[in-house]
Amino acid sequence: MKRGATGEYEITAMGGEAVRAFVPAPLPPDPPLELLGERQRLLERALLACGRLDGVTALLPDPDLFLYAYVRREAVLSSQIEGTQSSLSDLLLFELDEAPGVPLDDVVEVSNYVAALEHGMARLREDFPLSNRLLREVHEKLLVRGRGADKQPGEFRRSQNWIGGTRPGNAQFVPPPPQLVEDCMASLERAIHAADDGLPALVKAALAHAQFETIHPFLDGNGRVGRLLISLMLFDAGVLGQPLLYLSYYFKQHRAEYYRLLDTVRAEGDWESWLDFFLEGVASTAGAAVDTAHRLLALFRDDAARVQTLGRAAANALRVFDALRDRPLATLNDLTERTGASYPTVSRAVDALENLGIVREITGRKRERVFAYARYLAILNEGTEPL
Ligand SMILES: Nc1ncnc2c1ncn2[C@@H]1O[C@H](COP(=O)(O)OP(=O)(O)OP(=O)(O)O)[C@@H](O)[C@H]1O
Repeated sequence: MKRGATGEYEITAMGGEAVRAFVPAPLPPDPPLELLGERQRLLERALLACGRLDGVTALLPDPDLFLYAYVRREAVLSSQIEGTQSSLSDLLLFELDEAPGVPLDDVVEVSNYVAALEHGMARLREDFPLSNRLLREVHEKLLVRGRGADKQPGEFRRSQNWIGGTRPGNAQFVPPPPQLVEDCMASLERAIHAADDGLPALVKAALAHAQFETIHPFLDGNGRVGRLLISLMLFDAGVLGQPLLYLSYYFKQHRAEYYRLLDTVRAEGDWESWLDFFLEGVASTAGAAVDTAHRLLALFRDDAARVQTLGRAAANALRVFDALRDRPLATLNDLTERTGASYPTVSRAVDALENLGIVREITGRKRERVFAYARYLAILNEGTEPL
């Protein structure tokens, strides 16, 4: 539905030019969203897909089994949208304190993203409200180290920013002036918590993400915090018991469309087209995450069966195998620590897993070798190549 502009322009002067900064009207949309017919079916499909994804974790021996890997895969993808070049292996190596040749700024950013998500989740688990305070904390974690450290981590901006173009005067879009950011964000916070709007959680997450991007409350990291906001909202609303649904890959694949639809919300009040795009993304992303989970479970089952054929060596090899299933890159020291087995035992077990073709040494070095659960990593890497 075309409602016309969903806010007002504040005209200010900057550098001798008139700048039209957009101040969005509070949510929810007015007139109300059209949620019947095809859109209702799309919403049901998206919700069903989330339910399936949630169900996968309920079946696992360890509910956190996929969390470590999925969170890191998402961190790589979300940071790639922002321009970092790190791969999943770079990140995992960095976390092992062994990152030869990895561009450090890039991997620090990805690692910050993991910390930001984990912080947000931990706070929600301790019943801290999903609030602007929490978003600022998440932002602080995201930018505290690396390139963003001078971009006011943890604080709403105090200067005018813009999107596209070289200055506000020729920008694609100018978000609200700094003195209105607090008000706009307070209003978004109220909308997120409104219990009387009758809107399903997925719809609220879609609205909140677009509104957040329009406000662009931080100097940097608005895309990443806005994507984290979706995960946090879906967890908070109980749609997903684990933060396993990440839309970064979908946004990355459809970036031009994604940006265009954010523009159409603002300029034409067409929330429905954005919502359709968002729900499509949720349905396809959740479906893909379920497929990946099933493929990984099948891989783990097949490989565990092959390890069982090792006879007397099987028990120790299985311990090491389980550790690699939790984290697909490891050094011998790391595996010794995590399995509690002795170094020689771990070393023999890794040899056996290498002979079975399950594990591969990836550095080519004689010392400080790093072993990868290669097929597991390959599945996680799908789609993380820069587009
Ligand atoms: N025309 C637009 N209107 C509103 N928001 C937009 C528009 N174009 C882009 N955006 C949002 O701005 C984000 C980029 O903002 P910013 O550079 O502060 O975030 P980032 O996290 O550093 O980068 P990225 O999102 O590219 O990873 C995009 O991800 C998108 O969500």
